[in-house]
Amino acid sequence: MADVPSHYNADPIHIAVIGGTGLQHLPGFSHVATVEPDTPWGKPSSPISVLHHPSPSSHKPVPIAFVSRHGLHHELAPHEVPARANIAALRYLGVRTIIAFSAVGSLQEHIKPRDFVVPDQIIDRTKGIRPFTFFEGGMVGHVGFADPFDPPLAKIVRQCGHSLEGEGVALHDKGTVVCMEGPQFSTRAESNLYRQWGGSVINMSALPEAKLAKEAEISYQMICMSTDYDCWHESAGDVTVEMVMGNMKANSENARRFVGAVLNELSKEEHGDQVLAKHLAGQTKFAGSITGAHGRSQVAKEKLGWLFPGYFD
Ligand SMILES: CSC[C@H]1O[C@H](OP(=O)(O)O)[C@H](O)[C@@H]1O
Ligand SMILES: Nc1ncnc2[nH]cnc12
Repeated sequence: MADVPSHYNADPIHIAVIGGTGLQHLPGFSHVATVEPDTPWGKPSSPISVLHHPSPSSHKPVPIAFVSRHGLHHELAPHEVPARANIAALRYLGVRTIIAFSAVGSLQEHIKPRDFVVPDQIIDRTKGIRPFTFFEGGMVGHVGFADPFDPPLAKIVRQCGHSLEGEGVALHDKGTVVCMEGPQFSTRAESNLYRQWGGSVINMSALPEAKLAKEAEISYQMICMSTDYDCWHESAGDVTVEMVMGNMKANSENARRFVGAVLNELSKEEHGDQVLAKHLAGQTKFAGSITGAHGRSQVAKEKLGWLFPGYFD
């Protein structure tokens, strides 16, 4: 890792990228710092790189936080990813918009390997073994999750994806991600069941990440890149790690161009309110105020007070 400062005090960082399989770094940006905030939920998956992105509308660069979901060397299995620490650390740095990247299996013939999908729904097939909420141990919170991704952010992401079409990028505007537990891939019966349920793509990473981003009032959108046809397809061959990594590697330039185009767009001043997720601010204060003041445990108050200063005083 580059020899850069371990603190970044210049400005709050509002935009982050969570890189997934095959996208462990984001080259092409100036790497100005590496930070690793210790949160009440532990340390994030990887040190967080602070990258400077040239602003299209001012002379000041826009800082971007980048975290590698499975660690710097893909050493964390999907169920070991410290999703609470990742989201808490990013919010603590000031992040209110996250672009999350994921390698997915396709559950539909028309979503071909190397195609991109900007999903709008999730089906939860995780098994409850991953910590999935900030609200527990003496403070209860119920946030809405009808739209697991942020629709206005999705609109921007789709426009950016379409602007690259014809240059090797094929984009599907909608889709349902089935998030399975793993780390083993699905059985053929499961894969066919998910197709009957209307699933478009499958991964092991959308949850609890999207739920925690929602609790943290962060505008969140996942960009999926299809790497295989899972195991339902009669002629494509069953998914293997080689298949996933091969397609990821072959198309990584397009994945980076897609993420880069989204960062270019989000860096424009006209998206200032969206990037700050002003439309989400304050939601969790109400969602998390159901536990009466006398019922709140000290530990929960301290942890949630760290994440949401002033919300639950
Ligand atoms: C290496 S195949 C399974 C692995 O790939 C996806 O990772 P990510 O979503 O972080 O790109 C999938 O969710 C699994 O974790
Ligand atoms: N077929 C598949 N199942 C789950 N996660 C995946 N990530 C990439 N391909 C996948």
